[in-house]
Amino acid sequence: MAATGTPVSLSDFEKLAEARLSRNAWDYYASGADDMLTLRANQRAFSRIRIKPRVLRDVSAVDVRTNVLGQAIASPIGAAPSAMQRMAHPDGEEASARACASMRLPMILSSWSTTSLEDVAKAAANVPKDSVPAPAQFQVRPDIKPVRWFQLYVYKDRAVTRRLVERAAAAGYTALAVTVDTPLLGRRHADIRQFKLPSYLRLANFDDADSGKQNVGTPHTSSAEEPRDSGLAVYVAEQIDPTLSWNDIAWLRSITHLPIIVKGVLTAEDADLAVKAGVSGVIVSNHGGRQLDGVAATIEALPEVVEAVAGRAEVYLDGGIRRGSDIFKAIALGARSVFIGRPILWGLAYNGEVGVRTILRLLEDELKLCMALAGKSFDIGCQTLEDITPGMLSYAAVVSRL
Ligand SMILES: Cc1cc2nc3c(=O)[nH]c(=O)nc-3n(C[C@H](O)[C@H](O)[C@H](O)COP(=O)(O)O)c2cc1C
Ligand SMILES: CCCCC(=O)C(=O)O
Repeated sequence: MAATGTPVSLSDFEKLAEARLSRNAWDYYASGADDMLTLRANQRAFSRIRIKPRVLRDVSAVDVRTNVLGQAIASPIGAAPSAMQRMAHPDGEEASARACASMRLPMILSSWSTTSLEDVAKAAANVPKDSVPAPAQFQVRPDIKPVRWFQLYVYKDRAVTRRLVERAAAAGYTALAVTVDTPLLGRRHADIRQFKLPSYLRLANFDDADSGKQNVGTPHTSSAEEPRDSGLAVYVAEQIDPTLSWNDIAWLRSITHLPIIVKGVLTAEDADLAVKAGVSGVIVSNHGGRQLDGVAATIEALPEVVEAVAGRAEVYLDGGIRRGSDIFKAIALGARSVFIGRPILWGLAYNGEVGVRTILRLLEDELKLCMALAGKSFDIGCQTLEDITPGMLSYAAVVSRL
């Protein structure tokens, strides 16, 4: 159904983004791997979890502030790293970074950004209070500093990888999120058919010294055979290191003082190995259903990861978050905060920096309303994220249609 009138939900912004973006960009952003089972599962799994509300609890005050790796954030919502944001809006990653910084929400910048990591850091360091006419709740909250992490793809060329790490630290990024679910690229059918990074854009974190690493998504040249891989997949196979293993986490720790987070863990076993490798955080993620199709929805995988980590590191989640109530469920099951991928791109496509703020604020408001309507587990004082416990959830029976 087409959205009419003012957009009021993330799905309205999704439809508006689809209408505005080129087919090339939309398909790249929207795609999941193969049959997109996991992509759909991410959202569906949230809808099978029910909230058990309490009533008559004085919910007049709700506080959603928290912290990640010891840094305060305004609410448990951040921007997941997504590549090539300038296909969505000319201001791309700078707009996302300014939106997140001004709302004091964390952003993870992709290695594959179309703006250099230094320029993104600069853009977000000076968020002019009045860069965008904004109501009070959008304005910089001086008590909290912006949180910006860098997402790392480990290149076969370790000198390139090391340079990225050093540049991220020098530019003020405060953690590295190492993506571990992408030793090779998942098969996204639309990208195999046609993806091309527009010729005026580059992977901006690679300079002339890294020639060959700026260009991605070269279209297939005519050939008697049908394309078997996207230009993106070919690039990944050439450049990204598929030998990556837990030993490399130790190597990364030896070359940087930045805390390391692994992004893309879905099992208790890997969560335990991650902690033993000395990481500070784990992102439960299936890459938005874009890598191995058929893996669990992230909200299904979260409890076993939380149990295995057992408080030894922070646990975050991304994948399929489209409502404040999804965030509530993730927090109840032990996530410290969540990250959103595609919705940031919809906000960008809708209206650049303001569009991203609109998306983030909508989710923040929905989370607050959800917490208030769900009541609270302790009956005195303001409701906080700590009050959201697994006991506030129940599970819908899966009804067989046979
Ligand atoms: C268009 C697009 C590009 C992405 N690029 C990256 C990337 O460069 N690095 C990375 O670690 N994850 C990347 N991801 C995965 C996201 O960080 C995140 O795991 C996922 O989008 C979360 O699911 P959601 O889109 O349902 O919120 C990308 C996702 C999308 C949709
Ligand atoms: C190495 C892959 C970079 C982009 C990406 O992560 C994605 O398209 O999902």
